[in-house]
Amino acid sequence: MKAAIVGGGVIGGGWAARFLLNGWNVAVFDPDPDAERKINEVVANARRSLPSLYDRLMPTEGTLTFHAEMADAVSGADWVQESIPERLELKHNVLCAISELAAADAVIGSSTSGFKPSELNGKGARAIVAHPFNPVYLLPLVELVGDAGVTAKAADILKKLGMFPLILRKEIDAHIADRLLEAVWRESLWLVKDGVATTEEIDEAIRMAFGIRWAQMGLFETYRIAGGEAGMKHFMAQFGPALEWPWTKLMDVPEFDDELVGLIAGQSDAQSGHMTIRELEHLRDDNLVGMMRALKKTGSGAGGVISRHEVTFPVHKNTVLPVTVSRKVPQSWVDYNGHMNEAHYLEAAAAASDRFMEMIGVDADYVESGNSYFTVETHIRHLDELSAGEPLTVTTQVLNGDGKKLHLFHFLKGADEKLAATVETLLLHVDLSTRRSSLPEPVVAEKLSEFASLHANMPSPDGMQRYVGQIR
Ligand SMILES: NC(=O)C1=CN([C@@H]2O[C@H](COP(=O)(O)OP(=O)(O)OC[C@H]3O[C@@H](n4cnc5c(N)ncnc54)[C@H](O)[C@@H]3O)[C@@H](O)[C@H]2O)C=CC1
Ligand SMILES: C[N+](C)(C)CC(=O)CC(=O)[O-]
Repeated sequence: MKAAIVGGGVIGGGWAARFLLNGWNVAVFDPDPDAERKINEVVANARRSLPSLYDRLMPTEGTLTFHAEMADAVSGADWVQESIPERLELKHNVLCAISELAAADAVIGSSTSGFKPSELNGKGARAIVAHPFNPVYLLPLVELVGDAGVTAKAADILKKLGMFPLILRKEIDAHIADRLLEAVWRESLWLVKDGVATTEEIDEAIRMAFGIRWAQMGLFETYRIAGGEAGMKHFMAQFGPALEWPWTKLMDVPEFDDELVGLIAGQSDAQSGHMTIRELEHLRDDNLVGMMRALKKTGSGAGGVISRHEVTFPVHKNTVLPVTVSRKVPQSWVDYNGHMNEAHYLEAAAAASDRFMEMIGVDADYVESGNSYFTVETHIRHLDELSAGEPLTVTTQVLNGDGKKLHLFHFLKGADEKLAATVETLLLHVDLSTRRSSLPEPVVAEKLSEFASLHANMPSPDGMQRYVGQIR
């Protein structure tokens, strides 16, 4: 699949990275001579963060090319994304040109933050709004507005890129999310202008409270809980009247004069000027990955999108030893020594045991039926370092699958087949109602014995049954 990116600034670069890391070929057109450098920086950011959301290896990256002519970039593209500056006349010219150059069945998306499709297409273009959020390579939301057939097609494609398409019921200036953001932005400008709060105090008010809350439940579900056991009706009765009081100046826009711009920019420098934009981006991305991975555990919000996306990744071809983990080492696994921390060797091995259990039929239904395996002993040999972003593959050999026993040997390998660790582990089958060991159900025992007999002819792995401190 091919995507064409027309306009490769902050947002176009983010789109390029999102497509590229999901296996699409990406062709960029941007007349700025510095565009290639800027996009490569955004792609580098994406490479250090996006794969960390997943416990499986993402598809192989596509190729990234830069073109001096828009026609070359757009030719043969399945999706053309316009991300040029937010000026209607400029958008008209560029979207009309794209509409002439693009294949008839290509999706033409505009990243516009505020214009409606009827405005964008006023001069004969055929674009839909596909409004993303910064950083596009990490945040899933894309607001889709326009022709029902094209937005439905676009939504299917976006889901395959790990994004969350939200199709608007009707067009409106600034779609949904930017209307909400603008309300907060406008009120914040007033608070600074009137000397009520600094930029830093406003940011604290957001990130210490409702910013965290909104990421997992949004506005309405959060307020439902705030109504206590009586729920939303009680909440509305208690806080509805406050809307009549002059709490906010919502419709009143402060004049954007030099004084206000200087005040805000000065306070922002004082707040964050000690860090470069790249450092701030890295901090933002690491925090977003951490929060999104937490949401993944409960399937809430953006976390559910990641899990649904991950199951579509190509499965590693199994050789005699099944591949039980295939992923990249995330930034968050690296410690003060600049390599993967010892705890995560166990985490990777535990994930491998879980995957192997699934392979022999110990899946969610089996556990629900009251059976599982418990780990009773583990021995790890740390043999080599692993660094952030390095591919990590685990293969698993069955040493013994008789009766209640599941005796496994995991090989953890980094780039170029480097053996980074071996993990020998013994699990026992357990009846979850008695919490005591028990024999597995016949269907599991049978699948396990297939692996065990296949692996029985293999040599015992080097390091098997080693004890701590043994002379090599
Ligand atoms: N920055 C943000 O937070 C967000 C911006 N957007 C929207 O994305 C669009 C782009 O915004 P940014 O990336 O922030 O702007 P930007 O200023 O970072 O990038 C715009 C790029 O377009 C290029 N460009 C200008 N004229 C062009 C032309 N005729 N053909 C091809 N490229 C051209 C420029 O060289 C520049 O690299 C806007 O419509 C904006 O509303 C959407 C979501 C968030
Ligand atoms: C400020 N903005 C209107 C360009 C913001 C957006 O459109 C979305 C975002 O990423 O905040």
